[in-house]
Amino acid sequence: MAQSKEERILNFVLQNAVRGDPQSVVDTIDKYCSQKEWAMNVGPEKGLILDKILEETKPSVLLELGTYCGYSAVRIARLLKPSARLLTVEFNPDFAAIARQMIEFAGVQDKVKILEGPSETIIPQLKKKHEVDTLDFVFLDHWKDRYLPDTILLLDHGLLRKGSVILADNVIVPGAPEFIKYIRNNNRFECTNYPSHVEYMKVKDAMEKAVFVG
Ligand SMILES: CNc1ncnc2c1ncn2[C@@H]1O[C@H](/C=C/CNC(=O)c2cc(-c3ccc(F)cc3)cc(O)c2O)[C@@H](O)[C@H]1O
Ligand SMILES: [Mg+2]
Repeated sequence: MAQSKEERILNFVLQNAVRGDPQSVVDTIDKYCSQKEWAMNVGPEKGLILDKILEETKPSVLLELGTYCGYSAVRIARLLKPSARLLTVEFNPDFAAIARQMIEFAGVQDKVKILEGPSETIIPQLKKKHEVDTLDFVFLDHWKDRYLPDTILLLDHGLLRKGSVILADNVIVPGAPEFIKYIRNNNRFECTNYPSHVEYMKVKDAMEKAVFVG
């Protein structure tokens, strides 16, 4: 069976990165995806914005929607304090399997738990099944038309508290217009836009940070 692009990315990491070194895994994925095959990782430029916001927020309980190959899960986990936990949601079993191996190779498996399934099913289970009280940080990077419905789900299930940070990738390309319209017009969120570029390309993109005011 021919290899998928995601399998090729994972194999390149297994053969070229340093086991147990998350920075080398991040750098190796970026090297492959900028030189050989483009892939929808948040990438190095938007990744630095993500890093900075994580360092400002110092979150303990984090949720990511859209694990894909695990690039941002490894990138996030490498900055977390030992007691912090990242739950990352992925409904494609092939991608989840790739991400699991990526996360284990990077040595961050103690901080990251992959929840396999659709976000719309998993979000309502977070409190009872995954022992979440409220979320300190949410990274939205899954289907762009699901950013808004899933944000509303987070609100409806009492998963946000005063100061919870939602960071959304791709608010220009591919774009999440309904999410942006809602979040910028909702006085319970304080929004900041971070202009950048699509990963590994010169095309303009941006991330949006929305802090819940409670
Ligand atoms: C809806 N509920 C869901 N629950 C769980 N996992 C879900 C999911 N939706 C999608 N997913 C998963 O998230 C991932 C989807 C990500 C979608 N991302 C994009 O489309 C994307 C696309 C681009 C992009 C940019 C420029 C361009 F020309 C073409 C594409 C750049 C990005 O940074 C992107 O994030 C997959 O792994 C998918 O299986
Ligand atoms: Mg993205």
